[in-house]
Amino acid sequence: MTRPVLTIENLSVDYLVDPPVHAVKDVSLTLRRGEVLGLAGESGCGKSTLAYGIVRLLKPPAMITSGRAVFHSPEGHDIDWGDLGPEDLRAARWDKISMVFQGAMNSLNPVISIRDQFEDIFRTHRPALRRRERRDRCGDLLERVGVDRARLNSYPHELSGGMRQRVMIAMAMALEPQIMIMDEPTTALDVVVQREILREISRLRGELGFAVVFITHDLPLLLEISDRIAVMRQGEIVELGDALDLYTDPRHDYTRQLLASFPSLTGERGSFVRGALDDRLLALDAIDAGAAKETS
Ligand SMILES: Nc1ncnc2c1ncn2[C@@H]1O[C@H](COP(=O)(O)OP(=O)(O)OP(=O)(O)O)[C@@H](O)[C@H]1O
Repeated sequence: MTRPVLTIENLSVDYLVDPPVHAVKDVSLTLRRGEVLGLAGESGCGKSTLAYGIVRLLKPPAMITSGRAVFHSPEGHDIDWGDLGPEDLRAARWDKISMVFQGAMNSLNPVISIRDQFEDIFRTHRPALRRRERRDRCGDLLERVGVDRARLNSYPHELSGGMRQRVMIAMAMALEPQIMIMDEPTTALDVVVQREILREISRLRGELGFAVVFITHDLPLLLEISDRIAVMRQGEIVELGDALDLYTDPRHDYTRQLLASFPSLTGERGSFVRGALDDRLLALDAIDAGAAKETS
């Protein structure tokens, strides 16, 4: 197997309130280069705490009580996120691992143009870039996520919610990080826009090869877009497997319960998701049948 891009070892996070909340308990997992890893589980199971913990964005009363997250660079260096000082952490966050959080579109500065917010990233992290090059890159990035480059002159309030979220995704890609962590990045958007954006993320992942940790409680959506899925319950990963295996042959009772809680996956009437999964299964069946024919 190829070297992973991120290794999380025995990560635990508590909220030091009374009584303390053990939000993440001894989580270990590896993220493969270029994969989409879905993180599923009901509200409050610790998904966001784990995501913030990986990139050390937690604030008190949260405390990492054990474990570490190690980033493996393509050049073969290992970077333990916990060893970085505040400055290095800030730099590494955009450069190595970037994040798009729920409602991120509202974190754009309302009084600064999209161009200036974009350019700021390059000015800070790529100071050697010439002005012309910086401007071209900002325009290219916007177009990559399906927004006209003329929008660089706009202010956030002049864009729809979907466009602002696309801008945030473009910004997260600006420095070509190896990993993008997306915590409910499209939940606030309507379903059609949500699908368009997800399709875009899939395409870009194919083009640029970054890995994605995708967090949502929407299991049907995860089944559709993930290579592997980790199921989280009460702070622990109870099952981790290939998305298709998880759907067809769930091992853990809780995974079965979670699947059963989505009528679109189990009900009589097939949904888009089931259709997509069934297509994948049919395709696999066809491959198996072909292989069987060749060997017979
Ligand atoms: N600031 C806080 N103080 C105390 N407890 C907290 C705090 N933030 C989160 N928690 C608790 O930590 C646990 C994990 O919360 P977390 O937000 O990580 O779950 P989640 O799976 O991301 O939920 P959601 O899908 O609703 O975002 C929950 O029990 C939550 O109540």
